[in-house]
Amino acid sequence: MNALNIAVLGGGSWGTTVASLVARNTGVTLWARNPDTVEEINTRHSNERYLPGFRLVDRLRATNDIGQAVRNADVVVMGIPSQNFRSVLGEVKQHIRAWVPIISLTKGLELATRMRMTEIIQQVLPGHPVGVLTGPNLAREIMSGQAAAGVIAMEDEIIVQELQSVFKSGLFRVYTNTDVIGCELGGVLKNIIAIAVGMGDGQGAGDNTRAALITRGLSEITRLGVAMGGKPETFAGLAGMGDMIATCTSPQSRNRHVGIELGKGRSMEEIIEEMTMVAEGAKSAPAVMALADEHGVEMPIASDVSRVLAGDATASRAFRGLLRVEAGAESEPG
Ligand SMILES: NC(=O)C1=CN([C@@H]2O[C@H](COP(=O)(O)OP(=O)(O)OC[C@H]3O[C@@H](n4cnc5c(N)ncnc54)[C@H](OP(=O)(O)O)[C@@H]3O)[C@@H](O)[C@H]2O)C=CC1
Ligand SMILES: O=C(CO)COP(=O)(O)O
Repeated sequence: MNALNIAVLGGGSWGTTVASLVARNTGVTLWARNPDTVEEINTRHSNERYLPGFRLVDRLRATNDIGQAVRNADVVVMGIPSQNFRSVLGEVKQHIRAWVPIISLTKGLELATRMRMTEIIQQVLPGHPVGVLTGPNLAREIMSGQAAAGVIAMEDEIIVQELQSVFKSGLFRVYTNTDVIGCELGGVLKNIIAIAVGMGDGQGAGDNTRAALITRGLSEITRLGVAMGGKPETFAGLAGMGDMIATCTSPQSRNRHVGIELGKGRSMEEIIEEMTMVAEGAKSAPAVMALADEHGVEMPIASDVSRVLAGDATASRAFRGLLRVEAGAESEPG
C-alpha cells in the first residue's frame, strides 16, 4: 500500500473512475463541484449521473471543498474538461504545496489559446512536475472490471515510476512514457477521428471504410503530433493507435456518438442539448485546425470534420470527401 495522498478533481465519469482505481492503492479525496454528487458518493457509494449502475469503492471519499482535497495532497489529478481546466487550476493554486506533481486526465485543447493542458499547468503553476494519464480507457468498461492498459507520461523518469503504482491495479496495467507531448496529443487528436468514424457509421458505412478512416486518421494525427514535438512511436502505442481503436469503435465513446448523430443529419445544437457528458473533439476541433495550419500539416479528415462541426458542410457531403477518390502515395497526406 502506497502512503501518498491523492486529490482527484472532477466528479464526472473519468474523474470518479480514476479516483475509484486509486482508492484501492492509497488515500484519495475526490473533489466535485456539485454537492449532490459529493453526498451521493459518500453515502451511497455511487455516481448515478455519470456512472449509472456502478458501485464505487467504499473508502473513496468526496468533498465539495477544493482546499480540503488539495491542501494535503502529494499528487493532484485533474479530471476537468478542457474549457474549464484553467479556472479550476486557478483555485488549486491557492491551496497546493510546492513541487506537488499535477497529472492531467483531460483529452482536449483550450480553445482560446490552443494550449495543451500540461502547458496550462506549467503557465499557471510553474515548477510543478506535470504529466498525463491516457490511453484506451473508456470509463464504464474500467468500472465493470474489464482489463485495460493506460500510459502515464512525465518527463522525469523517477517520478513517473513512482506514480505508476498509484494508478495501476490488477486489471488496469499502467505503462510509463517520457513523451508527454506525444501522449497528450494522441488523446486529444483521436477524438476528431472518432467523430469522423461516427459520421460514417451514422450513414451505414462499412467495416472497410472504418478501417481506412482509422488508419488514415492515425497517419494525419501522427503528422501533427510529430510536428508539435511528439515522438512518432508514441502514436503507434496505447496513447495513439490504442486510444484511436477504442474511441473509434466503441458504442461508449461520446465523440463517436456525436459523429453518428451528425451522420444521421442532426445538428450540433440538437446533439449537445441531449448530451450530459463532454465530447472533447467537438470543442477542440477549431484549435486543432489552427495548429495544423501553424505547423503546415495537412489534415484532410480533421478538416472535413471541422467544417461539419462548424455547420459549413453536411456530414453526408463531407463524408464523401473523407476518403478521396484521388489518392496519392500512402506515405503522403490526403
Ligand atoms: N469518460 C471517459 O471514458 C474518459 C474521459 N477522459 C477525459 O477526461 C476528461 C473529463 O471527462 P469526463 O469525466 O468523462 O467528463 P464528464 O462529462 O463525464 O464529466 C465532466 C465533469 O467535469 C465537471 N466540471 C465541468 N466544469 C467544471 C468546473 N468548472 N469546475 C468543476 N468541475 C467541472 C462536471 O461537473 P458537474 O457534474 O457539476 O457538471 C463533471 O463532474 C475529458 O477531457 C475526457 O476527454 C479521458 C479518458 C476516458
Ligand atoms: O478517451 C476516451 C477513451 O479512451 C473516451 O472517449 P470519449 O470521450 O469519446 O467517450
